[in-house]
Amino acid sequence: MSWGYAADNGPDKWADNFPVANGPRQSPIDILPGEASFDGALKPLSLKYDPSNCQEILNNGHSFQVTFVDDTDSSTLKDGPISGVYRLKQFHFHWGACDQRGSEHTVAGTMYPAELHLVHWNTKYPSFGEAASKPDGLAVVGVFLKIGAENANLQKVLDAFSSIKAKGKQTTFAGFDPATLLPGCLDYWTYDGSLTTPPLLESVTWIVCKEPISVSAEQMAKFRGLLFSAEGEAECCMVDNYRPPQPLKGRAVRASFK
Ligand SMILES: NS(=O)(=O)c1ncc[nH]1
Ligand SMILES: [Zn+2]
Repeated sequence: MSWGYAADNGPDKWADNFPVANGPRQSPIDILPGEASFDGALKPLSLKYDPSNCQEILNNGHSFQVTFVDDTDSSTLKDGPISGVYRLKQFHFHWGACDQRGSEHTVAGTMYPAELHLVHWNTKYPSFGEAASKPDGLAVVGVFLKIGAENANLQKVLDAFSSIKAKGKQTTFAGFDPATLLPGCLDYWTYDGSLTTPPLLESVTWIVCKEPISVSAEQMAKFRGLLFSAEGEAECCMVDNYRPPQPLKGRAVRASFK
């Protein structure tokens, strides 16, 4: 049976097939702002995305993902805590069955209803797959979603859901600018971590934005209309697809802001 988020294949069972689940730099974590140390050497994030790189949207049975063409340096992340150029590969979300849970990172124990991940890979390596196994291979920008006003930019993504309701469905999704999903302020916390889904590779420089973006309660309900299950299978709502916080194990969390 493959990994998921149910009682019999969820986060508490992942170590059976992926022993790194108990490793020294696992993600997500609970961020304690009072314990994060301001680092004046941290640069502002430089995110430059080309909407023409946006390719398709798919339901992979764990989340939905918007995938980008990453054969040139036209959609990149630079500066911040990283050195070199990292290319955007995809973005996806994690969310809860209700508004009180759903994010992976928490802030002093506060869970948000959802969390956006923009996944980038270090171009010093030949591909995402190669980079994913290197300690400096990936950089993921995390953005919290908070219940509030409807998010018109996010709505463009949700409007594609009817074509990807079940696991394995995908459809063309062109011309979307992921920069429209970023908060106005790009203050961030950063720490060395891992993928939050199997194979849980310890290759991610996490960059978690302090400021959330808004999502309406009605929009959150649309996330919950997606399915973990494939067409023809018993329907299983795609909800609670988040890993809970993992032990910090002595890691430092740095803040780009005072
Ligand atoms: N959730 S995550 O951003 O750590 C991730 N990206 C690819 C696989 N898992
Ligand atoms: Zn993620």
